[in-house]
Amino acid sequence: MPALRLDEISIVRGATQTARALSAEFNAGQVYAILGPNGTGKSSLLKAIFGELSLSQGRIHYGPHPLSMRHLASWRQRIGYMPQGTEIDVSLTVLEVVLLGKLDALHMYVGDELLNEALEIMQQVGIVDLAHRDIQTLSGGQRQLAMFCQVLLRDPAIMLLDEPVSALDMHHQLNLLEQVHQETRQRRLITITVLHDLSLAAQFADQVMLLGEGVLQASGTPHDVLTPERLSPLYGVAVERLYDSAGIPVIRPLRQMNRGLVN
Ligand SMILES: Nc1ncnc2c1ncn2[C@@H]1O[C@H](COP(=O)(O)OP(=O)(O)OP(=O)(O)O)[C@@H](O)[C@H]1O
Repeated sequence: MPALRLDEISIVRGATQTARALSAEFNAGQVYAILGPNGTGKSSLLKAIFGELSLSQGRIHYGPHPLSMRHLASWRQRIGYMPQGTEIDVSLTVLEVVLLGKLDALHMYVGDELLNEALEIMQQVGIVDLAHRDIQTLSGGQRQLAMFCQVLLRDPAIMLLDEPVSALDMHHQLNLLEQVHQETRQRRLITITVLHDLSLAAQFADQVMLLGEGVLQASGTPHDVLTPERLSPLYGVAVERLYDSAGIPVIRPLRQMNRGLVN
């Protein structure tokens, strides 16, 4: 299976350089979590891989195929991208929104096979009972689940998920990330997800990449990368690393009891 490679990529947005000569390789069957403080360039990185932001320097390849703006449609055919914001301005049912995952393959009608596939995925994700609701009437978490179904229906080779569980309760967070993990393994996907919850990243990611001001600070297994020595200066808080009953690290930010009230 081809790998996705970033070679010395730089991204500039307005006056901010959000990636600086960043190189990385992503392999099939692996879940990669992009981590780092707010505004450090995580979403910009996903947008660049999706071809939504152009590079000021460097190259991106999927196997032998380069990302080029001239062949953006064929580049994007391989990708299922779930952006951070899931607001939708048009009045569509949840089922219709999910079916849009197959937009490039849809004809004038939707066959039974595709319809059943969409409904099965919605069943798996736990939103089949919402199929005929208007997407605009859903809660933020329900919309996030609908957008995830759309990505799965797309059957992508590369899954890009930008904070996919930010609006979800514990049950749905675990359910979604479990499916991300399973689909990645079974279908040999390259999965790159932005997460803020470092403990969830430690539970579900094979590899983590820690970004700080557009620079890759560290990458490797959660166990190797998510150390208090690295995290405390990067996030500007004291951090303790505990372990759950399965031996997986739990990252706990510590209150500074003597600091008093912060304005
Ligand atoms: N449209 C834009 N125009 C100019 N600058 C932008 C734009 N969007 C983002 N930026 C800047 O680029 C930098 C990186 O933003 P980005 O959204 O990639 O960060 P992030 O790590 O995903 O942040 P968060 O964790 O808060 O979602 C930030 O400093 C942000 O202010």
